[in-house]
Amino acid sequence: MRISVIGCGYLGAVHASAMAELGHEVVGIDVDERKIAQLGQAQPPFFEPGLPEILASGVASGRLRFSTDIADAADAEVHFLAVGTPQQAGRPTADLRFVDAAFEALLPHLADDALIVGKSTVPVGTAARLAGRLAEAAAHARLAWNPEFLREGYAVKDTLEPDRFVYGVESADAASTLDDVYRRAIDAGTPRIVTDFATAELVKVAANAFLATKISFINAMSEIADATGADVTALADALGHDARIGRRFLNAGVGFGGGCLPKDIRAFAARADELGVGASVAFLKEVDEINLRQRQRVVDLAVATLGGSVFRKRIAVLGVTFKPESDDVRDSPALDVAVHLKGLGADVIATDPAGVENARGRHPQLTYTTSLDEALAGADLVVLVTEWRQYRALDPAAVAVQVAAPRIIDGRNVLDPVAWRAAGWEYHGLGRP
Ligand SMILES: NC(=O)C1=CN([C@@H]2O[C@H](COP(=O)(O)OP(=O)(O)OC[C@H]3O[C@@H](n4cnc5c(N)ncnc54)[C@H](O)[C@@H]3O)[C@@H](O)[C@H]2O)C=CC1
Ligand SMILES: O=C(O)[C@H]1O[C@H](OP(=O)(O)OP(=O)(O)OC[C@H]2O[C@@H](n3ccc(=O)[nH]c3=O)[C@H](O)[C@@H]2O)[C@H](O)[C@@H](O)[C@@H]1O
Repeated sequence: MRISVIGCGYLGAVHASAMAELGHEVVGIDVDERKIAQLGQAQPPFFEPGLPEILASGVASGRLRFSTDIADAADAEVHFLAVGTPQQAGRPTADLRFVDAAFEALLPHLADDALIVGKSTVPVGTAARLAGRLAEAAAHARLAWNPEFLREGYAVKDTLEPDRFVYGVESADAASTLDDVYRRAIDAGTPRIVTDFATAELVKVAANAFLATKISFINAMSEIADATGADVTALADALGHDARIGRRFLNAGVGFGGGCLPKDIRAFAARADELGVGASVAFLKEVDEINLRQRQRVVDLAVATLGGSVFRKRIAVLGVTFKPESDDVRDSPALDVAVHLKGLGADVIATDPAGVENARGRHPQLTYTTSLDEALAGADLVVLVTEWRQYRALDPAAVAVQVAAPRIIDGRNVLDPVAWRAAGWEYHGLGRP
């Protein structure tokens, strides 16, 4: 099929490449000229495992091309909208400017029977509003909302082999067009839920709200564990054995960040307020507060570990991205902690295998290195805040001879306290005795 993907960021670049991998003829459109130039040369503009390979094979096959001109999308049968829906500055609500602009720009170029498919995460009611506009401007075209559930770091696999598809549609033929797009996974038996616009939009924000709530729940338990001498990791293991609860997303630590979970729960709560049902999801504000408290807890722990002040103390911050296997530093708890410590006068040196360049773009006042050894050298305190594989695998005896003082805060509860203490370290986790 002929497909366009409008917006080629973390979601759209992967979606476009994956659609070409499935054999479709794809054009990726973005207003960012630099991104389009890179993608056109098969260079991913961000770090995502597996993307370089499918991008390169798509471009080489001629099935995948990129353009800044929306007119190049004109002959597509299906147009995916994958532009950003960030949080509005100073407000909890979603900024729909990019969705509206991309939608309006596309209207004059729609072929007969074209299907526009929203992928961006939007407040409930957006699809119905856009469908109204479509009926006025291009009555022959159709709209569907098909939210995306991929995780960064696993984006290619999640796109090609998702857990489920959700189609918000107004007609059976829109669902059957989407089945044709995703034929390989549909034939392999991937479950699909065909529903209305509002339900499809809500599934997406409800899923992220549930995941965020699960993380904040375990972080709240870690605060209780700290007050009682209990161990939150053993607690999570024990809870996780109950299949109704499950062990995944029960890792206590510095909390959730990224370009989605934080802004999505805020936008969801704000939209519920607008609809007059704010009380139903008021708990999401608490989920957000618990989450932000974790960052402060790590900073407070650093201050306490260094005897009441971090001023002029050398602190090695391991990790700046919001999670491993990503270079994304949007709303990163790790970077927040580094910035806060620097603000308290610490001599912070931050390192990360993939995120240093993006972090420097946002917070140039911090000192960065891509060398883990350089970060550790002479440190008065090590703070692990993103659980990259190479940090989890650190040898406490070897690191002890690099630092000035063997003190570590494990902000992700991924190290073995027994082994670190046995090697002479003062070890602190969150909610671990
Ligand atoms: N990043 C992720 O893992 C996931 C993101 N989402 C949702 O997908 C949407 C996109 O997110 P990301 O890809 O992370 O954002 P992003 O910021 O990485 O990418 C958005 C892209 O849209 C482009 N853009 C903006 N206005 C445009 C226009 N008028 N025409 C064409 N391109 C335009 C921007 O230049 C940018 O490249 C958001 O709604 C997000 O919540 C959903 C699931 C996963
Ligand atoms: O809407 C989105 O954009 C996406 O948001 C999340 O995906 P992602 O942000 O890539 O990352 P996650 O793996 O969900 O992690 C989010 C944050 O939670 C943190 N986390 C995760 C799990 C856990 O147990 N504890 C914890 O603190 C991670 O460190 C990270 O900061 C969802 O998992 C995806 O399904 C969704 O599509």
